[in-house]
Amino acid sequence: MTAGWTTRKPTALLVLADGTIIEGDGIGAVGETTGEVCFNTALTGYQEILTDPSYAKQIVTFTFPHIGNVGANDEDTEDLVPANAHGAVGAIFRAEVSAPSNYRSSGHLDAWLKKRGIIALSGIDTRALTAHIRENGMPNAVIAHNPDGVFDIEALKAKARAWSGLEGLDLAKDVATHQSVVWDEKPWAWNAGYATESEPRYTVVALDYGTKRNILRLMTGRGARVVLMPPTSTADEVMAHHPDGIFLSNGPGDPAATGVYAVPTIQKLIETGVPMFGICLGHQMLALALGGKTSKMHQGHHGANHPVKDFTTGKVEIVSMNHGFAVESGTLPADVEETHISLFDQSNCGLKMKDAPVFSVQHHPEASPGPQDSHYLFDRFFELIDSRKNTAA
Ligand SMILES: NC(=O)CC[C@H](N)C(=O)O
Repeated sequence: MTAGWTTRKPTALLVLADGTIIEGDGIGAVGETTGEVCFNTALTGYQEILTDPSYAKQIVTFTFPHIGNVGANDEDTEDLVPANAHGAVGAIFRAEVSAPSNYRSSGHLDAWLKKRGIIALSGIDTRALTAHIRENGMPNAVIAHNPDGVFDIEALKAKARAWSGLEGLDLAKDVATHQSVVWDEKPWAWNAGYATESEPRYTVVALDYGTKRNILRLMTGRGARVVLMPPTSTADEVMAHHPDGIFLSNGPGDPAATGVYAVPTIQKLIETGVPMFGICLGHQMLALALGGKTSKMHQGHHGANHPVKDFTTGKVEIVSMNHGFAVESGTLPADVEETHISLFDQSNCGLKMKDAPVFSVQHHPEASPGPQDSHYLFDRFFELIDSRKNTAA
């Protein structure tokens, strides 16, 4: 593969486990780290992408060439505790990051990347890198930034080769809350489009595997008091909050590894009859809890322009995606219905139990970034909650 565009001495390198070396101009944090490289096709929302905790131990190469030109702000972060800087460990850009130009900007992307500890390279032929990933899958890699331009290439190659990769990794425990907390942040006005209830009418327990902030906002905006709980919480601990609904969040790593402790809890919670909704990692773990299987994808789905079909309505929605593992639909048991598929590769994107108020989707209905076509899934969750409440009343 060709190296980067830069004619200057490289100050940053991306070293793939297969020995490919890609040179660029370093920006953001100085140092080196390992991760899996994936490409993201979103045109906007780079801060939301890089702060999505589901990207832990991943390096994102953006196919959109101009990243950083609207600067950075303190609002467009998707992790709950920015000080802990959960999210992508590295970022790769085609063009040099220009001076910020946007009324919301409070600084240059470079400073923000430094603050978050994200190592980045610009001046990269991101088309070639994306083509490489499409052909060969998402590689393990080291990303290294040294303003002096001094690198021990053999050591970096060895480090990239030695990294285990994402398969078998439980990262949820690293990025999720360690304590139960009530999350009462309301939706942004521009993102609501929905009544923002002042008095909560429901209690939703959100099992946190690395949740995105906008998911919680879209639930508080529909009248929920959201109790965020650690990923290792037991079913009894969840039920002690008398939830009207249970939410399983998105998150990083391999669902099968996270599922070791989460799946038995989810199985017990299904039996309570409380409506349950899962997103992304939550969807994958629900599938595992129901007896299905997950597997690693070749290049994954990362972007804000993926077509997904909802079989329950026949409608196609354009969605936000970020996953590298997928549910194998053929492994779902007979009491589970496949509700959504990706129109890119027909992979599973949703399921529901035929006889229980339990459903989940692989894509990101909260967007952030991305289109809001799938916001209706939050309405479906609260409709299930209402109908159970009305039956009980
Ligand atoms: N966004 C997510 O929840 C990602 C789920 C899982 N870590 C995957 O890569 O498939």
